[in-house]
Amino acid sequence: MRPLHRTKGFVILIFCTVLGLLMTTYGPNSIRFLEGLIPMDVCPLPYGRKLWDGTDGFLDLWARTDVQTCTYWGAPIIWEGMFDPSVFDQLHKEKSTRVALTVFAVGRYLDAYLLPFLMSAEQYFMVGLPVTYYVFTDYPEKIPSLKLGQGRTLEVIQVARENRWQDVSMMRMKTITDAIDGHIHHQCEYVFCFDVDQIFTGRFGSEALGDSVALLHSFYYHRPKMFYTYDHNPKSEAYMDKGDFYYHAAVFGGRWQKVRNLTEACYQGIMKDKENEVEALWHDESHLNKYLFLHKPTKVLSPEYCWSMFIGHRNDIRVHRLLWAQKQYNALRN
Ligand SMILES: CC(=O)N[C@H]1[C@@H](OP(=O)(O)OP(=O)(O)OC[C@H]2O[C@@H](n3ccc(=O)[nH]c3=O)[C@H](O)[C@@H]2O)O[C@H](CO)[C@H](O)[C@@H]1O
Ligand SMILES: [Mn+2]
Repeated sequence: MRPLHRTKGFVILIFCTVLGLLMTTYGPNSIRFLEGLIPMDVCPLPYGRKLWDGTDGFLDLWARTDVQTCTYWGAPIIWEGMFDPSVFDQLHKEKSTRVALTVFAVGRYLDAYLLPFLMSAEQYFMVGLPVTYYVFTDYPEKIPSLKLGQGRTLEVIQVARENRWQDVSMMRMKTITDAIDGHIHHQCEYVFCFDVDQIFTGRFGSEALGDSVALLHSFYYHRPKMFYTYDHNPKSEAYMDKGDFYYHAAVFGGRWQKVRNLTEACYQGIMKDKENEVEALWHDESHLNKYLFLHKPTKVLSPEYCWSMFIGHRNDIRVHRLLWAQKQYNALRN
């Protein structure tokens, strides 16, 4: 019998050759198409089993058999078809759940992205629940005025403008920690933290609430783990040689206590890296991935919750809830 590692090597060789040929003929789209054919792992719970947690007990993990609906540690992965929106909304209304949303619009990102982000959040984000937007900016006077729905408020908090865009992105971890300590913990049970360069296009509702919530990065959910872009520099605090998923830093959330633990730990890691004169490959996202490997999220959102149209059509993405906006790095970044 052929040894297993030789068979595996042979399969990888064939796979790489086919990829190479397709790449040279059709370009990167062919990779994304092929990647979509790689099956995800399978939820290891016995068929028909429900989750024990109160509200998540209403999820139907078996409504979707084409994708992974729970992690090996028993956290649900939320996909369209697994939940009845009205059940979750009702449960959270009964509990008087309040949600904070944090978003940063610093420098040129304000004019480019903030208004469509907020207007679309009004239409789709946690509709029916009290929501407080915390908008962090270096230019409070420029925050557009917006008529908000009932029970929804907006607070503007001034932040210093960092010189490098990498620092704007990374220092969010510190600012969010401070905002939770100063404001959010009095006002909300849950907090969700968003990049501003995106737009809501479908329900992003109470089914997404959980103790510690992470998002599967749309580019990686079918990709073999060996291609995940974790930080591979042992000198960085974000270093990891293996992980569970590749999570996207554009959306994370949970109960404020859990989010505070995450943002504080990521900030400490970032500062330690600065002392050691290293920077993680994908900045705050690398530290977030490290933290979420060590402290497993209790709920995972499918890439429906932050999709990139750049990837093209995928059968398993049945709804677009939040879409990446057009990137304009050259025009917007420092
Ligand atoms: C696909 C991709 O490339 N993803 C990486 C990239 O995300 P992104 O390219 O999505 O990062 P980004 O440019 O959106 O920056 C993150 C967020 O910081 C805020 N912001 C940033 C800069 C600025 O001048 N003003 C401002 O307000 C804003 O809310 C923005 O959405 O970079 C991030 C931060 O390093 C992470 O590493 C991501 O993995
Ligand atoms: Mn972004």
